[in-house]
Amino acid sequence: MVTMLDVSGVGHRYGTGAGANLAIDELSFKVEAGELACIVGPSGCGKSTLLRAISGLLTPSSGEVRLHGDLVQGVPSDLAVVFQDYSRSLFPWLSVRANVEFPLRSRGLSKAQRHERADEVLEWVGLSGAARKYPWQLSGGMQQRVSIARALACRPALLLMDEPFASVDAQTRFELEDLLLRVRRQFDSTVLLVTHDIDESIYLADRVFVLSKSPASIVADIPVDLGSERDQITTRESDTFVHLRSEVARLLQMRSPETVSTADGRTAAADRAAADRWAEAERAESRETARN
Ligand SMILES: Nc1ncnc2c1ncn2[C@@H]1O[C@H](COP(=O)(O)OP(=O)(O)OP(=O)(O)O)[C@@H](O)[C@H]1O
Repeated sequence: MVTMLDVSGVGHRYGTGAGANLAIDELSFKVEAGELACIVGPSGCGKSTLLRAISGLLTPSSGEVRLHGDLVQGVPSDLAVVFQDYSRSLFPWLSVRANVEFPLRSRGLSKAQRHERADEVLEWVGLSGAARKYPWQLSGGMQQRVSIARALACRPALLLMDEPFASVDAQTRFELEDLLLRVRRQFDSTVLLVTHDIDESIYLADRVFVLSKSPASIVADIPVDLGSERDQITTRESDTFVHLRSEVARLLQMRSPETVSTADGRTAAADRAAADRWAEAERAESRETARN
């Protein structure tokens, strides 16, 4: 197997001195070529910080990121990102075709080659008939298909996806998940996708990385043994899927007792200590009662 993405000891601290905020801590993981890996983690745990470090938009305070062995220093030309907010990532004044062809201009492809690439990916995402339309004439799900087509047109070494299906309705979400599974096979893509949705992570992934709460670290690297042919109904009903869903949910709920705050500001550890003291007092009282 060939390692496509190697994240090694990556940590990032925003600010300095007393006000510094450690967002991610010593994160290490690898994504092999052709793999689809998902990252799930609690809200605010540092997922965006990690994606910014991987895409070269941010230099991490420690550690390094390598893409096909090359140190990431600045945004790699063979990396593509699909964001949640499709309405802000597509150019409204360009047609669907022009949006898809846009990043190919800086990659030195001729007009004919750009046209051919756009035709191919638009067909794969089921939008051949919409090439002349503008993004604002399309539904949200169709706009996100354009974003995926644009990313794939560049034949990226790594496709990063940041909550790509979070802004569409449930039915469209299922359709886009299946579309992603089809196109990643067609293009043999390496994909790293961040999601809040446990079921989505298992349905899509070959591996799921579970992150701890902030500062994010990897708490589990879970292989997903569901085969390559997946179906929204039978796969989600399978014993393997149900078992993996429970496992990921349990890992996400795990908390460090010293740091988790309760609603009234105390910590879980303080609660547990109070409960222990109360239980000990109960036992002492019952011993005393038994003695008398
Ligand atoms: N530019 C910044 N300056 C200072 N602190 C930041 C900055 N960006 C993020 N943080 C802090 O880093 C931590 C992680 O934030 P980040 O946005 O990476 O998390 P996230 O998991 O992507 O969040 P969400 O689930 O809400 O999208 C948070 O405590 C956040 O306040």
